[in-house]
Amino acid sequence: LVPWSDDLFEKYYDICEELGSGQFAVVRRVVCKATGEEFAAKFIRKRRYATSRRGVTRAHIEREVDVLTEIGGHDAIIRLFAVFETPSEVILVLELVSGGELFDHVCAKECLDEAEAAAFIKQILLGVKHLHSRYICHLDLKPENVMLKRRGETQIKLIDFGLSRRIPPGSQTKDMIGTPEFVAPEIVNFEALGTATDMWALGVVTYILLSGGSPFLGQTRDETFCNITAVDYHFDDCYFHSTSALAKDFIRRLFVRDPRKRATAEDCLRHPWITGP
Ligand SMILES: Cc1ccc2c(c1)c1c3c(c(C)cc1n2CCCN)C(=O)NC3=O
Repeated sequence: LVPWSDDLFEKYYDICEELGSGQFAVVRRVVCKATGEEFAAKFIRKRRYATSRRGVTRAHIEREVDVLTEIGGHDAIIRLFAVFETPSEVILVLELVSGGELFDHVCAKECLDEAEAAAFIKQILLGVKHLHSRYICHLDLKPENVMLKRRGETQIKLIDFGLSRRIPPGSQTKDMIGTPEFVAPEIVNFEALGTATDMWALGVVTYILLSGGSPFLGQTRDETFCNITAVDYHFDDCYFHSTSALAKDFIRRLFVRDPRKRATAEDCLRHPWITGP
């Protein structure tokens, strides 16, 4: 179990440069004073008053910590080492990865060749399969949340479980969350979410890795949502002229409106595009 300490964070860690920031959290590189080891510390601002719109509720933070504690043992999932709490924030001490975002890797190359894309997607599938085996959904899968352990290697780490939660089968969990261009039809239609919601997002990630384009992105949020609920996408010849039929079939099995008919992580790991020749 991960210790929750109200000891002074700065007593144990030197705080270094900012790595990224979100709505209510900042991530910084930190160094453990005793060992010189580097970590990523996620400083999450606590919500002060129930009526406040700023900050994150403690229950929400505990959900992220519980998820990371339960699934942190898997190679494709970022590890949580410790939690510190101050009156105004909770600090998660997380494994530091040095390879940057998969997103940067794709941008650097515009798009990846199929073998490289399939290798990354297989890694992500193994991590997602681990999450889903415990009915935990990430709910914010996108290239920015897939980090490379080390530059030039395919070992990936799924990060940012701030929206993740356990959704047992049959539960009617509904919520309007996630990043518009990656959300599944059930999110747009405010219908039951589940592990299949992550699989749709994985389809979007795969489409982006292979083409550099985003399948459902419209000029406005509403146009994007319209494209999603109509499952209105196509393989632009300018991007996909040299993409194999297998890769397109892999994506087609994820862009399925009915979550019950959508391919699962297990189905995808058995798909010939992933198992390879
Ligand atoms: C080298 C580097 C650069 C940027 C980083 C990270 C590491 C990073 C990390 C984490 C998170 C939640 C965000 C992070 N960011 C912010 C951007 C993530 N999309 C994390 O949990 N471990 C990281 O190394």
